[in-house]
Amino acid sequence: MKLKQLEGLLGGLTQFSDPKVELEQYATGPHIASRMLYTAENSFDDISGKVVADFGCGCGTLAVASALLDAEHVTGIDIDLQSLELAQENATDLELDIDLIQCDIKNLNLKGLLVDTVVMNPPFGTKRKGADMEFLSMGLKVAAQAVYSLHKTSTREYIKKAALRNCNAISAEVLCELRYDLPRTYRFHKQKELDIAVDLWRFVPQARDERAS
Ligand SMILES: C[S@@+](CC[C@H](N)C(=O)[O-])C[C@H]1O[C@@H](n2cnc3c(N)ncnc32)[C@H](O)[C@@H]1O
Repeated sequence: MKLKQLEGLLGGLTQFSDPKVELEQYATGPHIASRMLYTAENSFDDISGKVVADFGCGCGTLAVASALLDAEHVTGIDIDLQSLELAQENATDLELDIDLIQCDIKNLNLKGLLVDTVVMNPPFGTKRKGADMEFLSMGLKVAAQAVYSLHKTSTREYIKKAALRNCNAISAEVLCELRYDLPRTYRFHKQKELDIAVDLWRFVPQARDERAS
């Protein structure tokens, strides 16, 4: 599938109608989501034929994009039931089959969870400090092959050190810097749109048999 076609299909998805500020529910826009998944597939072969999990799937944008790029199996995980219902609607509208699990990411049961690639746009940790690292650390425990994640560019050095030192990543690479157009979803955003610089990261986890149990 061509990049523009992927972006067009993601542009038709329904987004959060009543986002929950405490869960940092900002939809991943079609521009960023399409580039993220297209790069994972075309530069690294990490999507087609792979088992993919979308952490904090929200409306399901990254999960849907993975299914459109022929992932073998896709699971979306979110703590919020309404988001999962929305993700299900979006997948059904495109006749895609994805599994959805309601779970707090920090309580994810690792036993029997065999995933090649984790994709995510985690909470940036603005509302609950450390939420971004909780997602990243769990992603690196679950994925066999790679973790793709978006983090604020302002946190680049911190993310790199934490991924390599505390989360056992064997590599942490910024693939590109993107602009995240955050619509004025919440009342505390005074500007009409907030344009935030975010990094698209690719992390490589330790081999499964070398991880501490
Ligand atoms: C920035 S949004 C991701 C948006 C999503 N990629 C999309 O396009 O709709 C972060 C998501 O993480 C979810 N979330 C926040 N805290 C969570 C937690 N502890 N466990 C699981 N999901 C969580 C939120 O409900 C929200 O859907």
